[in-house]
Amino acid sequence: MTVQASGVVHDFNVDVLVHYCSQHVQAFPLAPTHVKVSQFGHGQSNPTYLLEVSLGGSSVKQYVLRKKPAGKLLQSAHAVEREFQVLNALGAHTLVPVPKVFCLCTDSAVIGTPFYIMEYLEGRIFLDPKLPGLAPNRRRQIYSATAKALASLHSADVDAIGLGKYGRRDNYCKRQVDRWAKQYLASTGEGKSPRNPKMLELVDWLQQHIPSEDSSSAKAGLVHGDFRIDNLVFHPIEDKVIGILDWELSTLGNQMCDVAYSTLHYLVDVDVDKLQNEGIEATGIPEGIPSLPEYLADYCSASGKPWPVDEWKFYVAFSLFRGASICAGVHCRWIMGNASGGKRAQNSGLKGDALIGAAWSFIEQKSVLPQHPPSGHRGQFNNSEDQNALSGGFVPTKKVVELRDRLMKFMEDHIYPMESEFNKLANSSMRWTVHPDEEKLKEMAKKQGLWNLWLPLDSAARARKLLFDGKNDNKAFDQLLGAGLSNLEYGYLCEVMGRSVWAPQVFNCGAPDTGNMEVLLRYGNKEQMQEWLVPLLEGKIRSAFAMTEPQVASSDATNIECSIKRQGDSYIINGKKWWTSGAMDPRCKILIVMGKTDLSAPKHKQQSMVLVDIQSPGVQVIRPLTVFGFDEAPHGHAEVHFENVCVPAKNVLLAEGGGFEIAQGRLGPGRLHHCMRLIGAAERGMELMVQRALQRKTFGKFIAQHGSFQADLAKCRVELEKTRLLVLEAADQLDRVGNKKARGILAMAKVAAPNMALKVIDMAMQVHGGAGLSGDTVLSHLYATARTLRIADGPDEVHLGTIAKLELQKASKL
Ligand SMILES: Cc1cc2nc3c(=O)[nH]c(=O)nc-3n(C[C@H](O)[C@H](O)[C@H](O)COP(=O)(O)OP(=O)(O)OC[C@H]3O[C@@H](n4cnc5c(N)ncnc54)[C@H](O)[C@@H]3O)c2cc1C
Repeated sequence: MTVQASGVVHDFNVDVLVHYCSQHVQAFPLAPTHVKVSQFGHGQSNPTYLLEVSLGGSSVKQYVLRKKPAGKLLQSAHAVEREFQVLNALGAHTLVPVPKVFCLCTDSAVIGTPFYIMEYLEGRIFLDPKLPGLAPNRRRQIYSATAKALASLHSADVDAIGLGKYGRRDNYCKRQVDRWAKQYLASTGEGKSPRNPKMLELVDWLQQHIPSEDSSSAKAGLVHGDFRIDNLVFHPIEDKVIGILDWELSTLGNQMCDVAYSTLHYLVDVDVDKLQNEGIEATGIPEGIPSLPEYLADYCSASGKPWPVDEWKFYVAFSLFRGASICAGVHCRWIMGNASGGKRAQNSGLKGDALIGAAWSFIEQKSVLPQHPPSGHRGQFNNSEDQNALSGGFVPTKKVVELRDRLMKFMEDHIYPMESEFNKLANSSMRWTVHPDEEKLKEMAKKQGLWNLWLPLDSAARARKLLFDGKNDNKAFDQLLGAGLSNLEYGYLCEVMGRSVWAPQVFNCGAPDTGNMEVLLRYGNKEQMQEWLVPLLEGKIRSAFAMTEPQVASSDATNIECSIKRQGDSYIINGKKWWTSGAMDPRCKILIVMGKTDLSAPKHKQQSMVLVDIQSPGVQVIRPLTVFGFDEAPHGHAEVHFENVCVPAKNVLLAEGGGFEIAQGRLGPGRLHHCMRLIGAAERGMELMVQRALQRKTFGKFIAQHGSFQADLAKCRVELEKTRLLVLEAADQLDRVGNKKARGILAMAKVAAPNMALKVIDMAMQVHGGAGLSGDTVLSHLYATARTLRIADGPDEVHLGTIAKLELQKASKL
């Protein structure tokens, strides 16, 4: 027998191996004439070899050997025994495509470490997920087959095939985060791979965002642990998977981790040989390869799993984190001289850091997945939630529906019954005091988790990061950080709050506080957040935003004249503001004041925003303004004068000259909240209109039976539904592409919503006759509020100007 080694030189005795195989591998040639052993270069973890055994003539049998690496190993890593167990079970009892296994050798005396022998699959392995050299339709099929292969392994009934005890099922992510965090610490530090502090922050973030579904074992199943396209063998000609390889990290647990991991190449270039780190979403998805949502929809459709929109950010961040920890392990072994994989292992230190960076960029994104699977995939879903998907593009998720139900019940039980009571106080001589029941309702809303729902997930993460360096084990503070909703999700809830002018503040979701809190979250520093944001989030204080001035046309913010002059360590403020909403409220403690700090700077850099304690000497609240006679007590829209008001220089937000930038940033979500509330106000109008029409008779018929009413009612519904879709689309775009790119649709929503609400409420008032104009129904108040929103947050004409400008820009690019 001749023995030939090729590739990386291996460290075992081939004769001994052949002897062992001839005894333990079924049909292994007893007297081979020639044996060739070559190591697969791809993959660094468990060294893998091709065994080519000649029988004489042209007859060659091929096998694959997989062994543990030599040297000292990290705890529980490289368990080839487990790989054998899972391959054996799947091969024997399921149609999951895996190579057939022949034997497991746990006796290290044979080749130095345990190993197993499996079938060599003749086929294609695509090392590059971009699938170069393939036609677009083949690429599409390869990706579709990949999604199906993953779904098939996830469908394995582990109890039925003897893998019921292959791992613990519950709390998979929780345990994985701990495990890989420990591995990372063990692989890094002095004399090992350098330790990256952002990785430690990432561990904290992950620990705080583990999806609730993770704690249950009911949804757990077989997890591959390293499911990537280059671990699949495709049929030599057909685009189907014939083998899933590399089961080293397989166990039982949360299968969404596999799914997220299989999509990482969309975000990062996982190839350790390349310095480039961007994934195909950034570099360009090659023709034919589906977008990430399309691939994901293929998987969900094949596995029957729901669309994972709510938890996707966690799963991807987790996968990047785990990849980073694995890279650190490989790099550490390379430093210590016992990693296979050569140059790739050397590079893996840098790659690990890139993965950590990518995880943070991903976490900081507003929205990471569309609310629903792409069209064309929706009809394939068959659970009850997805039945809804058939009925429209915007359907709230289960989480949102559950919150909305609770919110509606709260409105029925506590808000509507209190409206006349709150109105009574607001029209009495005690009008500028807060009704004690309002504070009680706030506590109740907080306890029910209906608090700060406006707060987007990414802003909550920023608050945790800045206030607690990302490490927050303060449960009480965490409860202040909303429900982790996107702007779109909040839209469904904000609409409900808009049905009563008294509701938003009960849930700490009222203007201008939400906009002001958003400013502090986005532009405030740690000290400013601690002093003002925390009590605002708690609902202990309220705030106001002072930009508009009586003497200048303030819809053009560059006209603002209020002077903010630097004097040593202070700023001195002089100016007159009006329409400062909320400044009359006895709970109002902080004003965000916009003024000019540098008249010689470029037009949009002259303005700054400073935080002013309302108690500061020189701040004079002059009077409440009224809207059609409503003074909105105890909230109020105040005229406020500033006379030599001195505030510490550290009160400037962002930086001197940053005022315009903040104003732009503040208005995106805040404006949309107004639109969402207007949809709710219009719905309330519709409801009251219909009730009245069904109860009251004129000329022998109920109003509802008159044809003219029916036509008006129908037109109101058409307007309302059109506008709701526009507002939801604006919210979705805000989540997906951010304030700036969504400015066109935001402007459209801002114009459409108050005009629609005015039309609907006007019709409702008409149907109510004289009562509609009185204070006996909520309609006149809702109407007055809706009318302000054709001017407040910018007049219609300014928004129409934005829409027209974008339209003309588009045309000029044609
Ligand atoms: C109820 C209410 C609450 C408010 N709350 C606040 C608050 O909390 N803080 C704050 O700072 N401000 C607040 N405002 C003020 C509001 O933002 C301003 O009224 C608004 O920006 C318009 O400014 P202005 O009143 O100076 O009108 P102007 O700028 O004088 O504009 C008057 C009119 O000019 C026309 N116009 C303006 N620009 C154009 C254009 N490009 N093309 C064609 N026509 C145009 C429009 O018809 C517009 O209505 C509030 C206003 C109201 C009514």
